[in-house]
Amino acid sequence: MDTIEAGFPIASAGDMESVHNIATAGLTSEVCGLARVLTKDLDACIKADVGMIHTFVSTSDIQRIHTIKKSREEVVEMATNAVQYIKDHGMRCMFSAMDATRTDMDYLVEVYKAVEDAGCDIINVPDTVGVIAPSGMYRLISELDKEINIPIDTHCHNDFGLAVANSLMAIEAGASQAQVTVNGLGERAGNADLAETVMSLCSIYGAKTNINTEYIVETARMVERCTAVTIPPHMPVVGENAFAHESGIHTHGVLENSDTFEPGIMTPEMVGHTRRIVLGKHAGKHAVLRSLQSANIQPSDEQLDAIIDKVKLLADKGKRITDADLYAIAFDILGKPEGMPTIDLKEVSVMTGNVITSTAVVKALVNGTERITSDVGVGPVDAALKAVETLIGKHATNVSIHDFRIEAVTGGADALAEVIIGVQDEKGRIVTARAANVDIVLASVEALVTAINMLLKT
Ligand SMILES: CC(C)C(=O)C(=O)O
Repeated sequence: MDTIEAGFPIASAGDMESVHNIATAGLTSEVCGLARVLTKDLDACIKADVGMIHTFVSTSDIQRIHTIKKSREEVVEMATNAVQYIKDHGMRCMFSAMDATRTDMDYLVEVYKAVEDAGCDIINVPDTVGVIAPSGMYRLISELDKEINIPIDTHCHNDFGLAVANSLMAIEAGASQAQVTVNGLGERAGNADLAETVMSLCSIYGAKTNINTEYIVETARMVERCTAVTIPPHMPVVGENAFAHESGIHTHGVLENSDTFEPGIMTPEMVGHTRRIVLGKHAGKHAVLRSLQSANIQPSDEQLDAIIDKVKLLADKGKRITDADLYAIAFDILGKPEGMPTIDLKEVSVMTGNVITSTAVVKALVNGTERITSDVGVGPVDAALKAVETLIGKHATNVSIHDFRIEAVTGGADALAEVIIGVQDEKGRIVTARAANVDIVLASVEALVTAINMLLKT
């Protein structure tokens, strides 16, 4: 069954409110609240209007003795009382024996059998500190599956990077569901990642889930923005590099047939990602030529060799080659096209503070004519970027910011900020550009202007 565990209503007023909002939003998924086996926690879930309660108590000796300080018998009684309370309120119930994978097996079976007898609908088997090996998880779930008649769920932590593997093993052994989190977020090293688990199930196991996989990347990026926890570039499925190719051998193969150096059973389209050819020190002729051609730049063979030499020189300095870098190199060798640049930035000023709305004024020559525009935003960077968009008038409707990153290149209060911006036109063409400045706002505007100039001119 598809379930959203929306939060822990007893934890805070905010959690109570968000669980209640999700529970009453009319979603097709079952919405569940988390609760210890305490009446006040269960009542908070009831108040939040969820249809299901996931209640838990520690069963391993280490947690039982050192945290809740209860005997094994007391734990069984608390667990069964909680399950009965939930069922008496007409709700669905999931029960977790917390730290199940470090709990004595006979006692674990006793606890699960007791909650099953009390009317529990589903048991969860948490690997709370992420210590079980995949083969151990397979054995554990197989054993429990023989003893217990209600469905089994798992909750795997990633302390050894095994959360997804353990979830898949649990499912192979008979578990009917697995708990996952977007971007693998969770305590310590996190939990099993939704994207990795779902795509493994879908593409490797051929199993059906109800996840609309084409929204996986969009969802991951939304959670990244809301939590401010950056997705590592090399993260499977959703990372920026998940479908990026750099080495000459790989890019040549991928440009012929993407299955040569991609799984094939999982394409970028399936998860809402895009395939990218990255230019770096391993760049090959095919990749560089393809990138130039996509911008209507047609070098001769000798010019292409000269461009590649310069790309590798820059890459050897540890620089990421943006599209704007590549076009600048190409224009250096081929000569600049007529009429560049479209926007020639002259002045940027911003006003910001805690009691005023951030406002930016930008002055530039746009196709040779001086224009001054101003705009407001949620912060100085936002205001300045909007002012630049206003500056390019009708073109702005065709150009959107696709990617925006600020990185402090050097440490300290006078750190040099490097901004990389990607802009996209209505045909989906993306151009990235970089700028570095001690002033974050100026670096942002310079990178944006460079990217827009390249996009409009190529
Ligand atoms: C509540 C339980 C399932 C938990 O979060 C854990 O054991 O990690």
